[in-house]
Amino acid sequence: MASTVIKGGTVVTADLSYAADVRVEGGVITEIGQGLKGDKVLDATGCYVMPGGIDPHTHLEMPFMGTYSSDDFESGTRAALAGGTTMVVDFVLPGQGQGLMDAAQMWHNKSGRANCDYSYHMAVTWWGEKVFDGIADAMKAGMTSFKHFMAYKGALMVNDDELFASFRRIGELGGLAMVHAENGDVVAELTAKLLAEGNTGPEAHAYSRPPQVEGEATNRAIMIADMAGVPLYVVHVSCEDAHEAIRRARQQGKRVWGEPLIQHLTLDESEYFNPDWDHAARRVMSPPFRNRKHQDSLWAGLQSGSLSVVATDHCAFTTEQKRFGLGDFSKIPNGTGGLEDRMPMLWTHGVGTGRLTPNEFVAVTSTNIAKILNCYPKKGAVLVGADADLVVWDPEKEKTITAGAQQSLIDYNVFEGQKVKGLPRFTLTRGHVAIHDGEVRTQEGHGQFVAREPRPAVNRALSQWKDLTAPRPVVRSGVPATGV
Ligand SMILES: NC(=O)NCCC(=O)O
Ligand SMILES: [Zn+2]
Ligand SMILES: [Zn+2]
Repeated sequence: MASTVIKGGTVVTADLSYAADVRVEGGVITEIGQGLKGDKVLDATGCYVMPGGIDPHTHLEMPFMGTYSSDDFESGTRAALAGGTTMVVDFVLPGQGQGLMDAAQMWHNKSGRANCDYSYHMAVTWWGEKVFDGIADAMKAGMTSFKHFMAYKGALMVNDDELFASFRRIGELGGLAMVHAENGDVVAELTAKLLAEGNTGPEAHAYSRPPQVEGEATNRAIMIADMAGVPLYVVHVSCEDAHEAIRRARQQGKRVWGEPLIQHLTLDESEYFNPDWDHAARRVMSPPFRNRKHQDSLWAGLQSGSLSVVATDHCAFTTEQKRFGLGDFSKIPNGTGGLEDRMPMLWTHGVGTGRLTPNEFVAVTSTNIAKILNCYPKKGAVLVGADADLVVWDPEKEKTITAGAQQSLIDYNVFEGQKVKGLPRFTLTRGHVAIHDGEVRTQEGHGQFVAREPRPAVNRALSQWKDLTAPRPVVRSGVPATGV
């Protein structure tokens, strides 16, 4: 079997940095050490050899707001690899009344073109016996994390009773509950009021989703998860109000994780005040970009460990699609891109400023989520036996981000003009060198589905504690223990 040796670099993992060569054979890492030899050599001099990034939040070819997101599994995973990301986790979205496994089959039909490995979260978009049963089927089929939308009223949103029922079921089966935390009822009221008052531009999207709607929903989801005895992952945490709820929950010993996006860390609400309608609409996403105070809170969360993962929520719409909302901001398809830019932007603004160490960078872009989603150390690790999903990271390599040079199929980039320092020299997906010193050598269909096992340890610990602290009747003398 032909071998490749990554030579002369510094291996950087979530907890260690050390000089070593890495040998790859048959798609996995077979040796780490000094002076290794192989059939092919990749020169990593001056570079860091890190686990490839894992983006746990993408929407590729997703049906949403009357259209489909424009990057599919081919272009999306090509963009991912170009930026050093070697695995994406997409969301299966069942329609109203649709079974979970039917929806999963629709996603499998699309994902065969992927250039890198991928996994799925399942969304719970309605509630009934079919979904109750479907959760067990999804778990058996390797989808062990379940997202609930607390926003998008009248479309994807589920109510508290549905949330509680679903959370209990997921907890029982060893799954992970996830939430898009915004109070959808309040957003709907604010949206109607703003439109009635003539606030129709993209800036009103931000007015309709203030930090309070996110803080309230995050607190609510945390409390419901606690009562249901299920671990909780909060996606796209954008503000201090939500971060504060997660921080407090973690301090109290609750199993809660928070995921900020690279967009919220590096772009702010001033984008919505741009006089160019297209510029502002292209940046419409939920939750919206916030101010500097909230950004500082997110960075502090990554530094202190109260926030665990940086994702993109890559959901890319063209300018033409965004224009569905001319005259009514509530019709602008929600979503922005970022798959190619997450790693370079986080390195530049995190490691390049001293806010993150290289090891912390690896933790929040790869290892933490691999552990949370129970695919570590197959993914997220530089260890013998792990998949050779690796990025050889050149901290000196620079570029200016521009839509003209990106892999994504859309016609703009929300990071347009940003200078980044720190880029992949090579990106390997299960041993295949997909990015070779700026040259794209992706193989359509190379990507494989990563089935994940339930996470028994955390869920067992939670249910053990629940049993121990469950309500029990007080036994009183002279009063019958059973009801009449
Ligand atoms: N975030 C966003 O605006 N669009 C994608 C769907 C979602 O995650 O809410
Ligand atoms: Zn969301
Ligand atoms: Zn999303």
